[in-house]
Amino acid sequence: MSTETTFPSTMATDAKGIVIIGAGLAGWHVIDAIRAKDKEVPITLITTDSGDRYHKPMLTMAISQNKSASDLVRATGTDAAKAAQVTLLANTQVTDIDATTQQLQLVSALRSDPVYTNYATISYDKLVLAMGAHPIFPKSLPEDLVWHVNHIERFGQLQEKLATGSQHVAIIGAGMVGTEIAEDLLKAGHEVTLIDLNDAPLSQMLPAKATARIAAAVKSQGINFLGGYQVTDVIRSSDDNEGENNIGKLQVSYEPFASNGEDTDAQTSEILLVDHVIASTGLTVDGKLPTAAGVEFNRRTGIVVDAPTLRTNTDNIYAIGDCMSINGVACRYVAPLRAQAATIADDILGLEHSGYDHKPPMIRLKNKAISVMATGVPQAAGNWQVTTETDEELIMNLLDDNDEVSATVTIKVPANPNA
Ligand SMILES: Cc1cc2nc3c(=O)[nH]c(=O)nc-3n(C[C@H](O)[C@H](O)[C@H](O)COP(=O)(O)OP(=O)(O)OC[C@H]3O[C@@H](n4cnc5c(N)ncnc54)[C@H](O)[C@@H]3O)c2cc1C
Repeated sequence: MSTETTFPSTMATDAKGIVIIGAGLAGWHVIDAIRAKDKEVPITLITTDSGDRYHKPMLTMAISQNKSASDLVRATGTDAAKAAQVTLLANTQVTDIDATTQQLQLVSALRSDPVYTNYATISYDKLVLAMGAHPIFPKSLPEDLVWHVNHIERFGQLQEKLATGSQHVAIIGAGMVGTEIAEDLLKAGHEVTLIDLNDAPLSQMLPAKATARIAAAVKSQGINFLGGYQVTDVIRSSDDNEGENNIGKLQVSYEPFASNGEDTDAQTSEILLVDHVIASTGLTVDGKLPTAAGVEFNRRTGIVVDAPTLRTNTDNIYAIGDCMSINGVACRYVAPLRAQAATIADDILGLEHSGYDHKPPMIRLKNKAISVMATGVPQAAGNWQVTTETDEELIMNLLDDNDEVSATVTIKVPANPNA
């Protein structure tokens, strides 16, 4: 067993055994599950990052707790690999999968690496795709000016900038991550503007009656929520018309969003000057690797797997975590990972198992200003019925065509929102 922390300098490695692409929660869960049953089988973990183990949901809670990226690391990639007896190829990117020869092509993920342009190959007996999903940056949000909070390294750079004192941050997209990070930054003493196309946060998931309560709670906390607006442009302000103090700030242009797709009146466009912009505008899965391997892939939801085995349609290739979709739905939550990983481990090791039984996890917003909990598969549109409605609590059920409950949302105003 060897633990390498950089791209392999030899042109070919012939590790074989089980190869896992991706060292997020999904990849590490698979390693834990395999090692719980088999201490010997060779495992190679390939990842574009350092492989450090951390709990990603903490990224929307850490800034107010004054935690840096390194505080969040539970074990470095090297230490975790040693403990699990895994060969770690960190800072290494898989660029191609040949499913016929069962070989992967690798390059260094570090541009400064002298072997950056070299390729290496590695063979696998069983391959697990745990490559996650990456943030979507609409054209109006240039990647070089805009942050995301989908990875600890990028989060660490943002956290360092924000640690220098109170700043104004615009967050684009009020889904779960955007709404959570907004509260976290507010609690850390920053001025926060949260902008969304819809009138209220979480509008793609919950009915208007429920989201109106979330919008009210967010605003009453002091977050400047701009609902019903689209950001059309973000540029670095260099023009001293903006005033000397504002040079270097980011200029966010936004205008009312016409959900019917009609052009909005340019006169109504407004500008916000902020120190940072965070994009929280959704995730997408890169189809290049699965497509190269002949793995069935859905551009909207990710890699398609067979529900009880988590096998893809290509021999000896499995998928787990944010990159995979099950029963036609992407499932980008932590809770199901342990059971998914256990099934993959048993299937790979040839052990008897009853198969993965997918149950949508409970969804819980981590905000303190309002408690939002959903079960089932909530979606904005549909036949939502109120079962409880008081000032403190709202409970609604989503009924399917047979009047069966397919989702429930419970919203409560906590007694002490600042606890
Ligand atoms: C801010 C935030 C808060 C969240 N909060 C919650 C929560 O409260 N509850 C909850 O259930 N879920 C939450 N989630 C979702 C949850 O964290 C994710 O579902 C989970 O972490 C996904 O893990 P993953 O391993 O599938 O993907 P990732 O963590 O994205 O890992 C993918 C890995 O693949 C590697 N990789 C990608 N492509 C390649 C390649 N070509 N070659 C080599 N390596 C590659 C990457 O370097 C990375 O190591 C949150 C997510 C975010 C972003």
